[in-house]
Amino acid sequence: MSQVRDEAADVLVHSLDPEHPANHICTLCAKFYTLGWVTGTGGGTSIRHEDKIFIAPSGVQKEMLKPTDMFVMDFASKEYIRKPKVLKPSACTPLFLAAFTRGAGCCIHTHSQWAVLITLLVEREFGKDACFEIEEIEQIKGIPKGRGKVGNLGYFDRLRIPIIENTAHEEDLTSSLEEAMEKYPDTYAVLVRRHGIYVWGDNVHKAKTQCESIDYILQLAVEMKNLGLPWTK
Ligand SMILES: CSCCC(=O)C(=O)COP(=O)(O)O
Ligand SMILES: [Zn+2]
Repeated sequence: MSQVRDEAADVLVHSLDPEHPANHICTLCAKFYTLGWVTGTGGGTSIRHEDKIFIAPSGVQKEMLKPTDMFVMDFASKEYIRKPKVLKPSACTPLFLAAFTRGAGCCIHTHSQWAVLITLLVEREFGKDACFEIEEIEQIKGIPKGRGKVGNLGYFDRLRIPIIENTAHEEDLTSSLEEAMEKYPDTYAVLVRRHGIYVWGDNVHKAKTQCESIDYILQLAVEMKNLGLPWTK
């Protein structure tokens, strides 16, 4: 009986469409690996498609994922409707759910070294309570103004990304991530000190391009600091 249920659940991850979430997570994570975002099993990506959440397993090489590795959760009940045997769902799941609860269609978690370095630079320069702030950089125009607002930030707008403290276990970041989301309702990203960053977007395309824009800005900001150049006027 349970085997019949397992086979029925497999339909949820079998598709020839490259943009089906089970396929898309695999190709995205393989790309993100080449950027140093999800190496050594760290980081990951989750997609909400209609009433379902697609989640990769925990502790596996994210660049080697297969569609049949995916967990599928019913968003309303938060119950798993597909659970691959032996594997555990990503420890990032409650953090991804926090983004989906706020309307995101995709959430990306990276261990980018630029994100980690920025959290250390901000702490050294401005203290533990400060967020990362930067302005007058063209790529800021790749980030939306905020949830429910029309359009993206402009060249003269200031991009602010809150920073939360790391915890021993990924799932224990959830309450501080949610607090940061409440305190900065316009943000589409939260940095995690000495760990990485969570970036989300209304859909997969927006989450990916926003994450690319932010990583570009974080790398640039580290290089600016090395050259003694200020992030804000
Ligand atoms: C070396 S990775 C440590 C765990 C972590 O920070 C992470 O993002 C991976 O989570 P997952 O459970 O998806 O493997
Ligand atoms: Zn992580």
